[in-house]
Amino acid sequence: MTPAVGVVVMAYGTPARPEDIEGYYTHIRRGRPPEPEQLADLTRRYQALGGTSSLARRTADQVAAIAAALEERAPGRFAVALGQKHAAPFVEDGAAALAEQGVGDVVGLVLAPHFSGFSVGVYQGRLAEAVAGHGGRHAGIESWADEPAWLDFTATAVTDALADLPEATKVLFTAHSLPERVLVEDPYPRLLADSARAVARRAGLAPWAGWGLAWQSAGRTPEPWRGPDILQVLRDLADTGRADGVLVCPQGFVTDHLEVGYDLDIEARGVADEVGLAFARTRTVDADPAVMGALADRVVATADAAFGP
Ligand SMILES: CC1=C(CCC(=O)O)c2cc3nc(cc4[nH]c(cc5[nH]c(cc1n2)c(C)c5CCC(=O)O)c(CCC(=O)O)c4C)C(CCC(=O)O)=C3C
Ligand SMILES: [Fe+2]
Repeated sequence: MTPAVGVVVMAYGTPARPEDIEGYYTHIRRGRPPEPEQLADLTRRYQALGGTSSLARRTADQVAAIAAALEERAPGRFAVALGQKHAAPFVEDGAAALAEQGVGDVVGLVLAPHFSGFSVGVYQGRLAEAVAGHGGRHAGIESWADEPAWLDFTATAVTDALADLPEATKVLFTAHSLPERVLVEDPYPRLLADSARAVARRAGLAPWAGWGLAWQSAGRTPEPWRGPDILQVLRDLADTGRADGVLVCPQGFVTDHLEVGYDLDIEARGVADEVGLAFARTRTVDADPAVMGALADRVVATADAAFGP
């Protein structure tokens, strides 16, 4: 029997091999190849992680966990496909794979908790267009950053990491920066502040003295990106003399990849070492069963509401 509902689980994508970095970077830049220095810099960052990122494997594990959770909840009802933003299989490939199986109704789920028109909105827009092209119906999950299972996971990750850090440690919740231009009337900053506050409350952190917000991985372009940048926040924090350590919680990301493994574990840790702050960052969700199960529940609820139970 044909499954009634398709699910495209969407993620950023990463180059499969070092030779693929240039094509990947060109895709991110909407078809404009990077300057040689830009390509060299990105290649160097991937090399620091061993040549490529573990994102592809980690994404595959997450997709498998969500598919298994859906199968458990509703045997045979859902067909699950992966669709990536900047690497094959692309979002459009995921939609095509479901259409080939004869599945018309499609739920879109992005493996990033907080909605921005510039990130999640782009994934869902591409999926909606592809599904419509196959004559199907699309229902997108916009933001799941209020998901209790995810807030609990993150709070526990914070509490666990704090156990090994000095008493006077500040928790900094980070997410990928975006250009100021795209954040006019965008819910992304508010959603990030809301989830940070909810996690801080669950973890029992002191308001503001014990935690704060910062941005990371801003693009190297002339236009202004949202700040303050984590590297500057670390320097400023050290200057106050009121903290002995810092715990970075990359709440905007669900797994370890370049922006976590390089921008935080190498770059931010390097600055913390330089200014004399103890440093750690929280573990990411990866295929945590409780969180993947909660995402499966969201998919079921979205499918029921949009297409009928
Ligand atoms: C909001 C957001 C997320 C989180 C939400 C989501 O997950 O969708 C995210 C995640 C990721 N970004 C990633 C990689 C890159 N992003 C780049 C560039 C850019 N990211 C942007 C935004 C975001 N990015 C933006 C506005 C740009 C500027 C170019 C443009 O206007 O689009 C560049 C170019 C070079 C550089 O700037 O470093 C790379 C290599 C990887 C994969 C890492 C790996 O391979 O392990 C992941 C998970
Ligand atoms: Fe990115």
